[in-house]
Amino acid sequence: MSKKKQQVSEDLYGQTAGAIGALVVVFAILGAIKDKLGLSMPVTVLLTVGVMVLIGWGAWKLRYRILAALAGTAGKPAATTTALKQEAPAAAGAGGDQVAPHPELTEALRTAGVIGRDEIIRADEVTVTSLATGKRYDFLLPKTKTVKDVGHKLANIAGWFGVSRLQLQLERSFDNERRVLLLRLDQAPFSTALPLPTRHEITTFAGVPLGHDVTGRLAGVETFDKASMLVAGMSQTGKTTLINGLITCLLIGYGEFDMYLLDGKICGLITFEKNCVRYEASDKPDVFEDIVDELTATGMGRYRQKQEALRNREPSPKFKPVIFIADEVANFFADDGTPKGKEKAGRISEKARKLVAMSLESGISCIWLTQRPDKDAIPTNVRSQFQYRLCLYVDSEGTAKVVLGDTYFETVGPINPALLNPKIKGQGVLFSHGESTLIRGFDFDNEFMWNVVDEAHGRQQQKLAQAPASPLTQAIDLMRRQGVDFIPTADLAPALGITETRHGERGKQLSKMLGVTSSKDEKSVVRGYWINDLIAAATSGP
Ligand SMILES: Nc1ncnc2c1ncn2[C@@H]1O[C@H](COP(=O)(O)OP(=O)(O)OP(=O)(O)O)[C@@H](O)[C@H]1O
Repeated sequence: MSKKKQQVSEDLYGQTAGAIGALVVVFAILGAIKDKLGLSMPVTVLLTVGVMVLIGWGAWKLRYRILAALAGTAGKPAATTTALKQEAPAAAGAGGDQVAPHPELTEALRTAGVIGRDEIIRADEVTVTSLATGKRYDFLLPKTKTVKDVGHKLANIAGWFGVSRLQLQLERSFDNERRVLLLRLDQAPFSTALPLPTRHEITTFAGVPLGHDVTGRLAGVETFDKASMLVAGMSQTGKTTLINGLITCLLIGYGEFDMYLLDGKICGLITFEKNCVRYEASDKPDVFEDIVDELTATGMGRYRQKQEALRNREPSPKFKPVIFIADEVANFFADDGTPKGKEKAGRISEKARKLVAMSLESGISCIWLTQRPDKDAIPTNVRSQFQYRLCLYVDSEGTAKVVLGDTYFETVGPINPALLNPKIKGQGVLFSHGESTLIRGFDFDNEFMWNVVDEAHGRQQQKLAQAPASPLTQAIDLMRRQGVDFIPTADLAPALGITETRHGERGKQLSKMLGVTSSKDEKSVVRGYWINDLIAAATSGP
């Protein structure tokens, strides 16, 4: 017998026994009523049955109400329990105790649609710091949300606070996706001038400072080792000034490096000519191509040295950083519309791509500027190689994407450079390692920069004076005596005792002796050596 059938028959026995018992009791009660009231037996039976039916109906009604009430609770249990459960984390602490919402942030994020109406920002998970320029909020979102949800609604949050989007800055924390660091400025960014950094502040900055952030702190990049940077913005937005500031900071605090400057605007970077291994003021693609060729040859040489060290199981060689700064690079990728011009532009763009890609391992970094950040001005395959992007004011979101990347506006806390106030020169969005920072470049006065330039030059001369005698120092002395900046291989080789007369072989022997790759002269006709290349080589190393 199944368990269910067994249960039914047991119920039947129980109910039959109960009914017999009840009948006996009923007849006993009827007898008592009949004796008490002196009524006839049929009337007593009818009266008793009527009373019993009424009592039964009352009991049934009571039972029905109780069940209905219970059923009412049971009919909506899911919703009620869920509501309680949803509220529980927001309203109750870990130990079940009630926690207060942070009124300002809860309301702001609810209105902006970041968190739900039934969610809160817990007051005990908020730290608000007052700054000279505004307030910094450090808080945790409810478990259902991440910092990305805040990033997508920054304009709405700014609206709730009654400030512009640029007055809000979002930083992400890498330890918790729910942690939000939100900066709210009292005024539009950089509406008051900030004091220029001191030498001490520049040298103690952890990296290379590029400008101030909106709170007045120095901001920049960690290093240019294994990284290149693209700087873009419409004309007269402050790119050249910012780069002058950057070079000044590099000369103060970056240690030794070889600088190549291609001044596409002819006089934008001239201040630093003295500190360069090679300085060119030209907007000609040929000059750009020549520098790219020279640096690619250096890079290839460095790759070979690395390869050799690995092959011999020796430590990887340390290279002196090379920084190639070129202003207005769009000129160098332009073609004149002819098939030949197009072919040349394609060749230059491929060489440029290769050089920037090479910076990862060869210690050669490129910092390139353009005032024409449109799609075709700098080929995509070149643009995509830059790890750091800095976009000053541009006139559309589309242009900003060309500079910062197609997916830039999907990153955490993007800042639209088209919203920057173009009247406040030198401000731009620095995008590095997935993070955006609004900065304003330094506008150092000439006197300060000239001092820095002279000091750096003096240090290099001192180092050269102390360099042990070598074919390099001999070559430099010779060139100085002759008063030339460039010496052809054919003249230098015999002066250093090379008797070989075959061109190729003589060039190889000389290059090996000097440890420097030869270059072409100004007219790109004769191979030989530039004095600055030789000085850079003689003063490199510890
Ligand atoms: N941080 C700054 N603070 C104050 N003024 C600045 C700042 N940066 C740039 N300027 C001023 O803005 C003007 C334009 O600067 P700059 O020449 O650097 O712009 P640019 O973007 O390189 O221009 P273009 O592309 O047209 O050559 C200059 O008068 C410069 O003094």
